[in-house]
Amino acid sequence: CTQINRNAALHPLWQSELSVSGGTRQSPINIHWRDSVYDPHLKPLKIHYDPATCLYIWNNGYSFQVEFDDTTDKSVIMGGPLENHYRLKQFHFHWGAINEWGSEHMVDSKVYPAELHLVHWNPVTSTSFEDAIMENNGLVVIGVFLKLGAHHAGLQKLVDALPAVKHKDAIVEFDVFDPSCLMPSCPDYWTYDGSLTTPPLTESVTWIIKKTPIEVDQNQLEEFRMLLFTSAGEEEKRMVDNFRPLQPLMNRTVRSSFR
Ligand SMILES: NS(=O)(=O)c1nc2c(F)c(F)c(F)c(F)c2s1
Ligand SMILES: [Zn+2]
Repeated sequence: CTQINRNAALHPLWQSELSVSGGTRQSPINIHWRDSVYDPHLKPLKIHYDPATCLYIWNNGYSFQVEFDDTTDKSVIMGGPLENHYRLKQFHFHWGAINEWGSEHMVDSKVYPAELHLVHWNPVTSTSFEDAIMENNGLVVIGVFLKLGAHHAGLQKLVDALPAVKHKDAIVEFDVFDPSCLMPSCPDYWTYDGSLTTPPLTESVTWIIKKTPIEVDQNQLEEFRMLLFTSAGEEEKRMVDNFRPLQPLMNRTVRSSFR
């Protein structure tokens, strides 16, 4: 069969695929399960999100993003590989034009149709999210794989709001949403030091990748694919394939929280 080139229609953002000059810890990566090292010192990840901190959804031109009030420690994560707590700033997704690809990370070269990123920043070492982007380990991003399966009732509230943010820069109020409902119940994760996967691609991210995917149904994935990269009035370009290609592991070890 013809090898479908999943990078053919990469969004301009990644087409230039500038690798941060001298980048040694870029993301995403392909996680080789048997090369990951079980670390018994890794604690369970603790997640406390306050649904009232949810602010709005917007289309930023390469994904749709749900923003949170990060002026207090109301929605935080701690434990796991982390030395202190981190505040939830936003979450967004990456997905493909078809179910055969879409995630940024892979596990033993298995790719999922989509991947959720929950972005947090370190209020102890940084005074703002913008600062934290430039700080070594200023950010923690939790990655959750989405696989095709049962309807996800929690996700549906988000999906129902997507038509209101079809175009780039569209924004709609979105209050009272608890992103914990998008977490798999299995506590297992991998963790490694990496980078943002969109420019500025800074190497400031402690990645926590959940081992178990959540299930969403075909209609929900197709709603993601109805979004547009383009602004109202421009020639329409469907928002699909908004993932960065795999990056070299270089001198890094992926640790696992499970045997
Ligand atoms: N895909 S990602 O690595 O989670 C990720 N990239 C970015 C990024 F490029 C930004 F400019 C930004 F403000 C973010 F909050 C994130 S979060
Ligand atoms: Zn992302």
